[in-house]
Amino acid sequence: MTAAAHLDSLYRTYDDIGTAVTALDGVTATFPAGTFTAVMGPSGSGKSTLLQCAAGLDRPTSGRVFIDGAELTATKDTAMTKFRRRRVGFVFQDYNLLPALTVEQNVLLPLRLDGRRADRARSTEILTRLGLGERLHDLPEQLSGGQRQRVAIARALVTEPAVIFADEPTGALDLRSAREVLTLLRAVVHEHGRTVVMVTHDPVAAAYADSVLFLADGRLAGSLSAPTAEAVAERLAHLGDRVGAA
Ligand SMILES: Nc1ncnc2c1ncn2[C@@H]1O[C@H](COP(=O)(O)OP(=O)(O)OP(=O)(O)O)[C@@H](O)[C@H]1O
Repeated sequence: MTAAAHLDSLYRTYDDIGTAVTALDGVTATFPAGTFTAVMGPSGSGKSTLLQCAAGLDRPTSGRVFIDGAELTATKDTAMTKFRRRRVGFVFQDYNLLPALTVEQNVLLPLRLDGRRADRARSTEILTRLGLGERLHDLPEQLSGGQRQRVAIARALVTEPAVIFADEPTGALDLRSAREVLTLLRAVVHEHGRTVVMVTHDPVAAAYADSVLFLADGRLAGSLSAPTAEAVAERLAHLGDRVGAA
């Protein structure tokens, strides 16, 4: 079976301030279709860089990214944007909704940007499924944080992407809203067959995933299947020891 996303030897260095920083140091990973993976690691371990490179929002210095079997990194910049719009969804910590657009218009935006028909029946169906069927014509400022993040998830789902990348999607939410959003992401995977890769700092959030990938100093530092919050926290503590000792 084709992986939803495959990362092959990703390196990303930043040298824009004179001293080179290696954010990713040879990461190879596969995200099978229909799975929910959390990515964890100490601050500065490369989690956001990994997600940005995998999603085509940033280019790795070397290495290749495959989405649904097609090589994202082989495309030029304009083609990469198009590729990303069609095959990748992204959910940000701060929602990134356009404040002047209604809930429905925000969700339809990826289709419009891609020159596709604004399928209102489809966006209504997704928003209803996500509990926002009554809020189609509201502006983002009329919604709670949890509701805004659900709109962002609806927007990520509307193009039926091969994979949805989420960077700290519950980082700005209270506990109850965070739980709702995590339950929703899990349902998106287990009931609707999508693939989600989520960066989080929170072991409780990571425990909603099927497995956890750990990063330390830009490298893979193990994984955990069927994670519990306790097991994740314990593993993270040991990663901290190792990084601290290095
Ligand atoms: N634009 C940039 N220019 C220079 N260095 C950068 C840039 N972006 C990230 N870095 C560096 O790359 C490394 C990895 O950063 P990244 O943001 O991917 O880590 P992270 O694990 O997501 O951290 P956090 O948990 O704090 O968000 C860090 O050392 C960071 O300082």
